[in-house]
Amino acid sequence: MKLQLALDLVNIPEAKEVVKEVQAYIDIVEIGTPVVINEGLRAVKEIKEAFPNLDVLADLKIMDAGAYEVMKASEAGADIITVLGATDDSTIRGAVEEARKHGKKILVDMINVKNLEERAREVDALGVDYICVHTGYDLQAEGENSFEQLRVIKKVVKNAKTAIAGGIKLATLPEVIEASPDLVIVGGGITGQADKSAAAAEMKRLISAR
Ligand SMILES: O=C([C@H](O)CO)[C@H](O)[C@H](O)COP(=O)(O)O
Repeated sequence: MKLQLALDLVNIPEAKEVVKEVQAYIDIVEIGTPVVINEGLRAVKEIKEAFPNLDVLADLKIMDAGAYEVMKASEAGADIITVLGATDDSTIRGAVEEARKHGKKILVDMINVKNLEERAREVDALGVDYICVHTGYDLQAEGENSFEQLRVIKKVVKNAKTAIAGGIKLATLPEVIEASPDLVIVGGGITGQADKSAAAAEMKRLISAR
């Protein structure tokens, strides 16, 4: 089980500072969608150059032009690129094919997918690397989480790795770990803590104990 740090509400210098603090405890650093919107793929490039030993995920949440956008993120140095599960199969296929050309991986974000079980089966058959259940900020604010969704995809996904994101904190991590995802994605649960390094270290300890 791997730990991914999601960076959403920072600029590039702030992102570097946070990664410096917690790099010993994380496997993947995510350049979050708001950071890409604010800073562009330059953020991916700069973080990969500064931390070559970490995998970098570009959270582009691709909905169209799968091959082209994956090509651009790959050129910027991303190791993993996100595509939305709600989009059409041809976009996901294009993204996967392009990722293979560059030796990169595709994580499909199932945010707001209504027919989760059926869509997870379909997406799994498209040869993606990760399928991720995700409760975004806006539904987190309404008290929702993706813990049950994780159990659903764990039952039907046979090829891809499974991941979970959305509001995971130290207090809720044990319940997440219980469902055995391959990847746990944490943003505010680390970046919102006064001692980010301690929070990340404790999360890594809990994950490694499994
Ligand atoms: O993908 C995300 C969100 O849609 C904003 O871009 C976050 O990276 C993801 O939710 C993880 O962050 P936390 O919810 O703060 O753990």
